[in-house]
Amino acid sequence: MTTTEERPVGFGRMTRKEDARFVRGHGTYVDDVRLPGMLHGAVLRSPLAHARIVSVDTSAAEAHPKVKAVITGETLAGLGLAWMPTLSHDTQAVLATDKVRFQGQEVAFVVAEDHYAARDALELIDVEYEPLPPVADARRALAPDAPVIRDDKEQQTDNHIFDWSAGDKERTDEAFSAADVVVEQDMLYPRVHPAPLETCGTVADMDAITGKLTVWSTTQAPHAHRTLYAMVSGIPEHKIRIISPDIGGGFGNKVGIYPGYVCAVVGSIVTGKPVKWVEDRSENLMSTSFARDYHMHGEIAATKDGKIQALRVHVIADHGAFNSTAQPSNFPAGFFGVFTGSYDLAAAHCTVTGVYTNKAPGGVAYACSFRVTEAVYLVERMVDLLAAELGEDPAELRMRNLLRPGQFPYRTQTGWEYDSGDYPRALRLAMDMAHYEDLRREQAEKRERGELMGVGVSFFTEAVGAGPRKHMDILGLGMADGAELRVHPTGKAVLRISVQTQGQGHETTFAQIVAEELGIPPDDVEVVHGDTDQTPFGLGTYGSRSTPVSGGAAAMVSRKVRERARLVASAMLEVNPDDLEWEKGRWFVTGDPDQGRSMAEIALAAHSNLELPEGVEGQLDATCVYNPPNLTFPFGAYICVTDVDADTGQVKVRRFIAVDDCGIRINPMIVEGQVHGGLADGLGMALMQVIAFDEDGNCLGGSFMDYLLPTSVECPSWELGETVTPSPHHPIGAKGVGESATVGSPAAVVNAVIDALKPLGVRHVDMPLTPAAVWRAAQGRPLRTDLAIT
Ligand code: PCD
Ligand SMILES: [Cu+]
Repeated sequence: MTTTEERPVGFGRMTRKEDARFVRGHGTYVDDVRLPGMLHGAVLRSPLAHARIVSVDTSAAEAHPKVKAVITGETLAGLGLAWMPTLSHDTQAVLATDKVRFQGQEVAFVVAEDHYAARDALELIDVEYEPLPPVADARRALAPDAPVIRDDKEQQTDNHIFDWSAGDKERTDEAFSAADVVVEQDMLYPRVHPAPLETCGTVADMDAITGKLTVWSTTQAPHAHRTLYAMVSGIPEHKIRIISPDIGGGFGNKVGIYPGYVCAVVGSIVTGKPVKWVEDRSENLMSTSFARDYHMHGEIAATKDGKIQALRVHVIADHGAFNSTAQPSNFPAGFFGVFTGSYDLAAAHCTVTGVYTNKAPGGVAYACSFRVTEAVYLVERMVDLLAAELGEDPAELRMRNLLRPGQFPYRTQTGWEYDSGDYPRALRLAMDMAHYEDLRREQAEKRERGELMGVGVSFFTEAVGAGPRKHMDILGLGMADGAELRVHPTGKAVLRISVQTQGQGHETTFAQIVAEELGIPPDDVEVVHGDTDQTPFGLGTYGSRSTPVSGGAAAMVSRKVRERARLVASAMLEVNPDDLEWEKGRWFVTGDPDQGRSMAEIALAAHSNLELPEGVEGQLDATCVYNPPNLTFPFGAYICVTDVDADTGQVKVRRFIAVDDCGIRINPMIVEGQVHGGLADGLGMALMQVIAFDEDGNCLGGSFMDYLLPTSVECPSWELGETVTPSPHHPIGAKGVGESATVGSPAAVVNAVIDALKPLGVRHVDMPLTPAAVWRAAQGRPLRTDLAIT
């Protein structure tokens, strides 16, 4: 078997197997599912951010000739389904019964013969609201006179959700008292939205005869959804089948269960027909899982010659009206504990206070392994502020403080064990690619002429691959993933995995993992995923966990098959198994390489009348469950070059250099695509995106006219570099990469813009750095970007 550039047998660049259907328009998304007799649902949403529901009159809607059912909070309450549990041990209204708590909240659900009739009938529902004062500002939510949003919860007398801390407070305070230099800064990581191209939706089909519920859904975690549906509805789990067909982008938006899904299921039960519900763009932006919304206060302590000693952080985390953050349950602030970043610190401490506000719930890890993005942004801004205070070059300051290769595995001050890294090498490479010294020279010349040019550096460490059973679970479910591998008599294989691709190319890369381990071409391996009836249990795709967890499972199950193949080969060759050696694709006799058998020959023999050895029942098929021993910690060094127009506040990102290390790369082409996408995401967040609110709690980011997505016009031609530091504990040495670029890039862009504005005395501006925000900062009058209050 020979490896070629385009068709590697194993790891390497190859075009994606799934693209054949995507580029021809033959993908099958949820909205493409059409079943006989299918009805259509639509959600009535609250126009107000906070109001008591006085009455809901559905009679006119029910009289509409095409309407088949109208479901309200009352209907659901009768079924015990008005509230559902969230992934963070809270409850969330499916359809409001007592109050509405954010603009866009679900109030009623209409099922009709077609989509238009369902939408029309929403207008016929008469809801009487009694307005209540809304709280859209997280910093005001904790005020003693703030209206209590969750008065449905018995113990709840204010808007406080949780207090969580990490690190050693006393040692950190001591380090701060002893420090030569302390710098502090308030900063906001604004509320942003994953905004996948395909919005969320579902088709629910309850078969009244078999009692089997089939749900086609835009879900990143089909198995977790099935378990949750079973727990909430009481429908036995084996009578539920979740199918996640092609997904047009997830980015964390499709991890949770939304009220519309539950309503579609109830709609199907009530009408006895399949029901489709697909939200529109505004519904997606206004009501589904947002991300970030962290109000952070950071402090950094250092010696006068620039040795960073300690970090101290306080965060007010805005979780919206229901705490439905998707995170492994031991950590209410997710993995924010990695805020110590890539540096060798003596002490660190953080506190996070979660609050309810009259805003949409969620707090999802949008291209961020559970609050890692916020953490990286904080530390990378703080390091830049320190550099400015000390009058040092930000790259050199980082170089001096980065963890050294000899310190790995490294235990952080907040208890994480970074698996591997060579940080200085990555930063050095990024600086070389950027011609860093030349950039600084150019900048100095431009400053002489009054031109604003900025160079921004960021270095990040990610924590991906949730997760180790002893530390993490989601609603009590351990985060191991299964894999099943079948090898047909002719040597072709089928791999079944629990994770669900949303565009990452799993059908290609998981085939490549099997190919690498068994030495058969990736085209000979079919990857089955996204259907709970067809695949083993596992918790799904988010937090860049597919490679670290399911990737481990795929490698381990292949190795089981390979070992079984060794036994069959030994019977075929009539030698002891210990006398066989493996080379990619075949077992051969030690010292006699001509005496060997290929995987295809062995597979056929396993099915034949060959006398089978002990431990082989007749085929090579195997299953396994992989429990990751630790997270993987990918890292990278980013440099951004910007030009800022002082008169208009317009920011142009001229260059962006990204050096990523995700350990062994299964498919470098896909990795580069992942990095490109993440960089564009990060640029969007840094420069143009925020889901803002006005004082009445009206959402100001409910369309793509207000919530901007970066295009190729705003993005530079990304310049990528790589280093490879394998993960020592992962079967193939790979680390996740899907979210790295989104995590690392916003800080580089912001640092670059602030660096450009330095001659004007600007030390910090909150994202997004829109022309208005930059211009105002340049005038010395910063803008609050998250609220329409100035
Ligand atoms: N070393 C390495 C790593 C990796 N890879 C590749 O790459 C990818 C990715 O991976 P990962 O990192 O493991 O990840 P995943 O799990 O698969 O995925 C997930 C991610 O992914 C990313 N990316 C993407 N892409 C696309 N296209 N789409 C989408 O949606 C998305 N999303 C995003 C997100 S956001 Mo979250 O959910 O928020 O948590 S998380 C996330 C795949 O294919 C794999 O295989 C390779 O090759 N190598
Ligand atoms: Cu995050």
